[in-house]
Amino acid sequence: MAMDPNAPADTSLPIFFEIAWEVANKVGGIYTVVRTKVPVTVAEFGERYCLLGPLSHSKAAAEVEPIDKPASLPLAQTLDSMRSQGVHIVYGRWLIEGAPAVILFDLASAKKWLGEWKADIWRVARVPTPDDFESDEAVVFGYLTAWFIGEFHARLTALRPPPASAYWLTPPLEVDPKKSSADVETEDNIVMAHHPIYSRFRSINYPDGSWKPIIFAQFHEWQVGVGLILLRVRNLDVATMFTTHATLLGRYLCAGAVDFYNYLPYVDCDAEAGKRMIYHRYCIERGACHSSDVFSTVSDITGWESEHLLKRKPDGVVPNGLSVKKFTAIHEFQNLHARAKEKLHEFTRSHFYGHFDFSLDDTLYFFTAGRYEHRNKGMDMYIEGLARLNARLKQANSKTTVVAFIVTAAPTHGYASEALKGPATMKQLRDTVESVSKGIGKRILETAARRTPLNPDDLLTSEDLVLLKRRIYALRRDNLPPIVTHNLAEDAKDPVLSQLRSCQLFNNRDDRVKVVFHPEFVNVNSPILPVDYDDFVRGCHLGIFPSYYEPWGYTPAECTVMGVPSITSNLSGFGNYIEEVVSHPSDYGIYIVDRRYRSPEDSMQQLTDFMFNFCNKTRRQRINLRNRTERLGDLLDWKRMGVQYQKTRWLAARKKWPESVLVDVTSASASADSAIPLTPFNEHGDGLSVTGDLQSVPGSPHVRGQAGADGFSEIGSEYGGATSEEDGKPGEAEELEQEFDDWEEEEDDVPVPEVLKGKGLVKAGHKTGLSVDLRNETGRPLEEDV
Ligand SMILES: O=c1ccn([C@@H]2O[C@H](COP(=O)(O)OP(=O)(O)O[C@H]3O[C@H](CO)[C@@H](O)[C@H](O)[C@H]3O)[C@@H](O)[C@H]2O)c(=O)[nH]1
Repeated sequence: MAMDPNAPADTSLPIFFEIAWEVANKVGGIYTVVRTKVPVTVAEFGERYCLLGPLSHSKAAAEVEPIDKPASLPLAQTLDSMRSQGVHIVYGRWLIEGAPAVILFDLASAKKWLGEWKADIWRVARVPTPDDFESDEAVVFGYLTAWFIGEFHARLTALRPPPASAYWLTPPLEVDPKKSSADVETEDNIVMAHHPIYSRFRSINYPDGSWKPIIFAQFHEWQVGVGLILLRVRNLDVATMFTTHATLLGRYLCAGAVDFYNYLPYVDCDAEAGKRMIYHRYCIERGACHSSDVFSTVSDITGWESEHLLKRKPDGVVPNGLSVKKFTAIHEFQNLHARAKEKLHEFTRSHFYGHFDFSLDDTLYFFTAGRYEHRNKGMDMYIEGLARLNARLKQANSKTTVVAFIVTAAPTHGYASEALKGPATMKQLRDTVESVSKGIGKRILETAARRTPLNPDDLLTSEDLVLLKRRIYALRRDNLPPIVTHNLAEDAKDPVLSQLRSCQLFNNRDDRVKVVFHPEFVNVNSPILPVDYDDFVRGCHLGIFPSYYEPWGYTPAECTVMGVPSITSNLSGFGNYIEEVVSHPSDYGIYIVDRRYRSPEDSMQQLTDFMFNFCNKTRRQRINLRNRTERLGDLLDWKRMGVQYQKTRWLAARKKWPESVLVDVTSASASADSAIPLTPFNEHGDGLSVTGDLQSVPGSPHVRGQAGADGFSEIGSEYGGATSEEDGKPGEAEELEQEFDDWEEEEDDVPVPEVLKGKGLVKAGHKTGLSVDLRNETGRPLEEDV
């Protein structure tokens, strides 16, 4: 891109607005999608990219650097115009990798129009909006979004011809003017393996001097759907994409005791939404889905669900990627694991004080984490599995101790005082030991300097001994180490706590599985568990996510890129993806519980076997496994996955402005790097179909019943009550050698998966045919075809 602001703009270049509730506003997985996708999107669009979201004052203050004046005139005029009407807007740079522009609307400042807008959305789209805080916010945000995009579009097209700077939604960073932004990105090594074909369009100009900009608007999830509906009813010339990351009804039906996958084809959507008091939200979701030029979901399984619940077959699947960090030093991630694990050891010493009679060398850390959906996220299965594992480890007289975390976000009244005592007691002990050690050091130095023989008995003074004894007495406790770290707002009704109680997972001395329920996302400022989420995951040995409802499931994917083995289920988009592309996922540390074709009891047994077998692995085997897990990280890199988002844009342009699409890619081929073996977008702009074999995705005849929390609890009490001989003695310490001394020497007999070699790309027998064949059959770069 030319960096001269007054040069005429290249109007064949597209502008891209991405709209999501979680822009600079972390709530759950969509934040991870938009945030981690930024580098590849910036690599593609440069300054022509901007994200829109609602303003969260506290979060934006930490994540966004405000910019006074936009470089783009139409953008500046639009913001001024909206501000002049009293709308408070933060425009700035999101301080993450890629540093894109964000526009955050303060919804409170526009609430004055709520009544008017609610009436309007009923009039133009028949969307009812009863009193509901969430949908009210969605309406306000939607109207602001449509206002902004509409006005920007009008002001931009009024410029004839537009200068280059009109396209600069993000003010260009200071760069060498002789270099193009593409060069700079190359230098920074953030260019994705996308093929430029999906970013290339033809300018649309008319003889009278008027022209059309190519503007894309990508909307994520129902909360931002009103804006999309409005763009459609106002007939705005913007190509729109709607991506659902979970359907409203899907979440609600699964969270209740509905046999979702067998029931799905027969759901009476309006009635079910009405019963759950979400009919109005459902209307927004369905309206946005049908108003978009291109509709996509994050996995085949959610595509199948959308077809039944939203009544539109997605045009394709946009699986979630991650920003994969490559370490220059081989096995660096293993060092990070060792360091992060030390922080978890620190927690264990203090949390289990008074009962800390197990060896940290023989301690394994398991965890589950995510949105608090007990059944959907498979927390019910996890807890039941822990109870069974506990019984099996006791029976086997195992010296392994498992510390199992449950990390989620539930309403609380702060930290539990019992949980705060641990760190305080350990701090006192540490301070005392440090001061006694200093004294001992001083005495050794003095004695040695005098050249008198050292008598070990003289090193500890009687005062030291008294002080130490006091600290050791303080470590006594009459109660058990707490199973929950916070005071839950609804302690008696809390589903996780109730299940832990019914499974009798109480952190008894003889329990080989200890549990820690942390009902707040982990953060480095916590007085109890001061680690950030990445470090927490890295420090653990196994992530466990046997979800019942999971459109994608970032948590096991994040484990994979960090080289941490995990358990997922074949009812999750991620689990299906891995099953589809990797021949033996368990060889690579991804264990997939079969919740589709097995009975709940069989799935439960399978999960317990996975955990028990993992506990029986030697340290060496675990190191090997982590190496193999980390190798799969490339499969999840946005540099591969981002291609699917490019396809959505290309397809949307083809539908919206067929005259702008520069090339026909049907017969084209592209670099092997860009191929990803997932459900593709149909290359025809019409009659779009998901070409994946959706019939085989959770087919109703195959899903045998459902795994209800109640069933698990019953079985839990049977196992939870079992006792066996105490095995609390610290196991024989393994060699004290540092783990990272080992791993370079390890020989690994498991090959690099074909899919990562850039050759086979898809597992043998892979059923999803790519209708847009991105594989490089001829070896000829696509540009030559163009
Ligand atoms: O202490 C914690 C615990 C979790 N997380 C993050 O929370 C996110 C949770 O992700 P996920 O479980 O995938 O999110 P949901 O909010 O349930 O998101 C929906 O949207 C996601 C994105 O498409 C899909 O992966 C999910 O299946 C779908 O349910 C992950 O990125 C975690 O890193 C933290 O940052 N800190």
